[in-house]
Amino acid sequence: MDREAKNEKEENDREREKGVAAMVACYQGFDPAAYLQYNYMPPRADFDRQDSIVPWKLGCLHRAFTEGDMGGDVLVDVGSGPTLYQVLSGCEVFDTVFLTDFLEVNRQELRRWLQGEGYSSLDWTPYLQHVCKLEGRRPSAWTEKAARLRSVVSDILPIDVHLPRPLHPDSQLPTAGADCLVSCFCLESVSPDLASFTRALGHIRGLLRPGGHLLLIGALGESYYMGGPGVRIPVVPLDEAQVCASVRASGYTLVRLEVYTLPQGMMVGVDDVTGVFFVKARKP
Ligand SMILES: C[S@@+](CC[C@H](N)C(=O)[O-])C[C@H]1O[C@@H](n2cnc3c(N)ncnc32)[C@H](O)[C@@H]1O
Repeated sequence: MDREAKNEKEENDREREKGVAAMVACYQGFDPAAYLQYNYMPPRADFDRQDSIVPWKLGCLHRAFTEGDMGGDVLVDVGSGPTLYQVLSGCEVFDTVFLTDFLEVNRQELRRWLQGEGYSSLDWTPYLQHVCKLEGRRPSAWTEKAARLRSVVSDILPIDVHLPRPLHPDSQLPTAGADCLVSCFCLESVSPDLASFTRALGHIRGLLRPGGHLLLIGALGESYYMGGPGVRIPVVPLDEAQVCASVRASGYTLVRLEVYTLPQGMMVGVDDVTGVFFVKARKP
């Protein structure tokens, strides 16, 4: 590499580090209870409405996990935040689930529910009931699902998707990698730009075994969301073509992309999202 190219690379690395550091600073004000309130209550989580976001996401996840092409033992959820909806279908297929998040406040919120102790900021019962219904079970089976989830979550780990190895080497993840990764609304909302989003997708690919699946849900056309009162977190605005290109560029085979377009009633003033994508992909 000649001197000019080297200087340019060093400058790009510095810019990238600055961008990532700015995102870390934004997350210091993240408020799990407020975030849950903004996104995981009606109208966004209205199980009686066909056009509500959360039932759409749960439907995508249910179909992906029950198509018969998922197998193995270990599921890792990347950037769980304070939420559990994203593993309610997967916990029936995989016997070992790792939840992960960058922030201790979110890991604490998850621990409180999983250990069944103390106060949870959201009642996950309607979610558990809804997924039971999708699975053809009685809604009252939700207590069994809750017990199943509590029994299969083996750890809640710190993660940083900007690191080439996002999890600490001491984590109990099999060396061959997980059989499946789920990640919802994480990569685009922690990355300063599209290149960084694509790089993060490549980093988490290292957590997946060859032949394993990635289920990715995220925001389309979003430039910010509120992580708490007065906490405005910038997001990389993505379109469908960029999502597909990033998934492929990071070494996954795209199985399918599904898109949900936000109806007016779902725009509730806590972000400027215009749609949601669901990707099923495979690591060759
Ligand atoms: C928009 S929230 C998504 C939470 C949840 N998965 C959901 O579907 O609602 C983004 C999450 O990314 C986490 N996060 C922030 N920086 C991160 C990083 N560098 N690596 C991994 N996760 C990060 C935040 O703590 C937050 O929980």
